[in-house]
Amino acid sequence: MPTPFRPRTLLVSAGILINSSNEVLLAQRPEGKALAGRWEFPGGKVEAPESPEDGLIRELQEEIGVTVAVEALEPFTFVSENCGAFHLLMPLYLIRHWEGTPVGREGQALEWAPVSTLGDYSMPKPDLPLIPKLQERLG
Ligand SMILES: Nc1nc2c([nH]c(=O)n2[C@H]2C[C@H](O)[C@@H](COP(=O)(O)OP(=O)(O)OP(=O)(O)O)O2)c(=O)[nH]1
Ligand SMILES: [Mg+2]
Repeated sequence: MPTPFRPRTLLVSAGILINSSNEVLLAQRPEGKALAGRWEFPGGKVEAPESPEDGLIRELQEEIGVTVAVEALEPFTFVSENCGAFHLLMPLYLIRHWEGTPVGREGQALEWAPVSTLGDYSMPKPDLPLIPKLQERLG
């Protein structure tokens, strides 16, 4: 019997920034990256020996130019999904406090979206279960 292919687990932390109008920040994945054009929550791969929180704080600074304190990261939920080449493990954090104004530092478009409109955005498949969860939490 051939051994079934077991992809490695990829740890990706993502942040759900929430503004005072209860909208969440979406970023459009830039051309040239996997899933280009899809709308996602900013974040990225955690690099050893970072904690998931340290990795997210670094990614938010790099991708959207905001400074977030570790105390401002509220664990929300996680995604665990086989994506073929890797198994995605993605903790997501709610963030209501940060310093700076989000800008797409890698050329990506950013949009503040009321949670009632999240279904209108083309998101990566692993993100789809997050939509009703966010609507329940913030709607
Ligand atoms: N940041 C983020 N990644 C997501 C989401 N949903 C989802 O399937 N992913 C996947 C897409 C990618 O395969 C992986 C994250 O990779 P990435 O390209 O953002 O990683 P990174 O920021 O470290 O970028 P790079 O240095 O590899 O260019 O997780 C999401 O909502 N946010
Ligand atoms: Mg990223």
